[in-house]
Amino acid sequence: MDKKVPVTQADKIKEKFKNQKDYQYLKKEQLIEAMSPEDILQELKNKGLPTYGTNRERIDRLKKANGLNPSDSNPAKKGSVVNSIEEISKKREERRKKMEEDKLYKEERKAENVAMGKGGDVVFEAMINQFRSQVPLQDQHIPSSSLKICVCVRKRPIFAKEEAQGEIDSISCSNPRVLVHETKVKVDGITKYLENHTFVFDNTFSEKEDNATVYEYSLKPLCPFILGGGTVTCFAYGQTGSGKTYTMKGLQSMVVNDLFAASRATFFVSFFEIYGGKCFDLLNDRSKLLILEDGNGNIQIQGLVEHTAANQVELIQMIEYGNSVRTTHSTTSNEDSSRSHAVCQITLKQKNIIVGKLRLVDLAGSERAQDCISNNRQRRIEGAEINKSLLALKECIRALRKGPDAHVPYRGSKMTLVLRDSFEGGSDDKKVIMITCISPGHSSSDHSLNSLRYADRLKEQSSGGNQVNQFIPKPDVAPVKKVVQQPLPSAKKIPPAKKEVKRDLERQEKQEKQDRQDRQERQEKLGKSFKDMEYIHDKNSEEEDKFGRDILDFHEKVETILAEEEELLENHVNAIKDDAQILTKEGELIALAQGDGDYDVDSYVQQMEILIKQKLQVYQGLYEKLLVFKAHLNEEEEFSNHLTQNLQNFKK
Ligand SMILES: Nc1ncnc2c1ncn2[C@@H]1O[C@H](COP(=O)(O)OP(=O)(O)OP(=O)(O)O)[C@@H](O)[C@H]1O
Repeated sequence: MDKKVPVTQADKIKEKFKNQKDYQYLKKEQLIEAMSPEDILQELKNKGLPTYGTNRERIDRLKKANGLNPSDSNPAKKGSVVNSIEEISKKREERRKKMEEDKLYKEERKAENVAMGKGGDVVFEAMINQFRSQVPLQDQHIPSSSLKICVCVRKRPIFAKEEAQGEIDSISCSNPRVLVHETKVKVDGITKYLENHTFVFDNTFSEKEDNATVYEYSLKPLCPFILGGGTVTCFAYGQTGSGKTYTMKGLQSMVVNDLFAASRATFFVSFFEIYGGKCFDLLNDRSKLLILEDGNGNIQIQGLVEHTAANQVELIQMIEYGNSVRTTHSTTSNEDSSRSHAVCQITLKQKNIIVGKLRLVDLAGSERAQDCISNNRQRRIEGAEINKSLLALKECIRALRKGPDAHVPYRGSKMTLVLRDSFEGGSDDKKVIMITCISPGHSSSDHSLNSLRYADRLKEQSSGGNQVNQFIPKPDVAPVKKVVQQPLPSAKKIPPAKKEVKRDLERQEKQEKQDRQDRQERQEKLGKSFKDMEYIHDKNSEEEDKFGRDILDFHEKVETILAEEEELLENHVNAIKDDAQILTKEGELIALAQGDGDYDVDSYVQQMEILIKQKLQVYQGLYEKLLVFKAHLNEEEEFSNHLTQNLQNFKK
């Protein structure tokens, strides 16, 4: 039964006295119990008490004479307070013993770690090991063939270099579970503890399982589906350095061998990279590609070269070449590889008809999505693009799960736009595998949790509670100033000749009409992207508190900037071409003026005036577009500063 807890001050004092008294009685009793039979006899004589009976009877008599209850000698009947005092001292003793054992264990582990070149915190290590011993044993993996969307997790091994730097392996994998042991310290700054997060997926691969095992349960079971005309898209998602490329490279060669062995179709391969919202062909000198959408909504990657492969060796060589171009590119600036999505596309055709498709997508480092608060504009734009594409991808995959009638917000990013047919159409002929890669180090726990929460959202039944914790603060952003278009400081107007004025006006009208058309087309395209971005934003807001409207505005700004940048570049190239033509005419005019023949100064002046006016017109248009673009860049900068400020406030 529970002990009555004293409530008032008087109760507390009474309780204290009682405890003290009980303690004295206990001591006295222990003293009597410890006396020898001779001493008992002597003590009874001293007190003038009878000495007959057994030793037990004499002890009881002596106890009684000392105000003790003889029946108290039965420990089971002692008062609860006495019991608890005994209990406390017993526990104290046990604690002391355990502390000594722990200290010894820690010292031994530390020495062991030093000998092995490890620098991890032994207390956390011991806690994790203890927790790990309770994790249930691993279940059999399930083959992906039974699933429309297979969500897997792969943990890579911890490296000796990481351990030397003090990293601890804080991830436990036991298929289908994965646990993140987050290392924490209490507010007292001393007490260490673990916060354990458990996730369950379709398959979880531990650091001991190789590429062959991952292939066995992910892509291999889907080869018959591809050969039967289906489209399989396999994504590798995760933090930079978590093993996405390692996994993808392993799967690429194995799947190519199996497909070739089982099919007589012609194999085509293309390999491209999406970097900062732009597309580059990895099998064609990294040439820039254009993503186009025709009137029927079909997406085409203009300029992408599809190569045929006579056999698996050739195909693997081409894929390896694509990987190496990406890698070579990344070694000059390692940062870049993790900022691009790489799409390797293998199409099987018979008599020019597609009879199967496989896409292997090595996604950009998921943590790069947080770069929208970087000081560097290029990084910000890339970060926003990555954030946008990963959010869009999540919604597109979820739409695939919902069935053919679900809205697929593929226009939400360039990456989902080019992968449109991986999610759309009769969803029965589409399958998706998501392999989420995680690094084991404890300092990556935050990123690992974000990756696992993202993957969790793709499951049939999300375990809930765990949301994608991307940087999406709820900032209080001031309205961005409207763009004020600066007029071009124009040259002094030259009154043109009548005929020329008419021609100029016609040219101007034509140009304006073309501009209007282009602008309208761009607006329509942007409008569709914005609609999907809004849809993605709404879907995320339902689950993700921190996903604010502002991040959507930021994404829209970046989308506008990228579209305008393309347009400005195109206009710049056109202006140079026009200028070159005018320059040629100017050269001819000067040659005429300097020549020996008849020279009419009036005609020279008139021609020169026309040429200068044409030049001004060409550059006036370009300059105006440049000013608008500049203003939008400033807006983006201003907006980003607000986001950064709000993130800092959010963290405080
Ligand atoms: N399962 C694994 N077993 C052994 N080594 C691995 C494993 N996974 C990854 N690695 C090694 O870890 C390092 C990082 O892996 P990888 O380059 O594949 O990461 P990534 O996620 O693709 O990074 P990034 O986004 O920067 O391209 C590489 O040296 C790779 O060989």
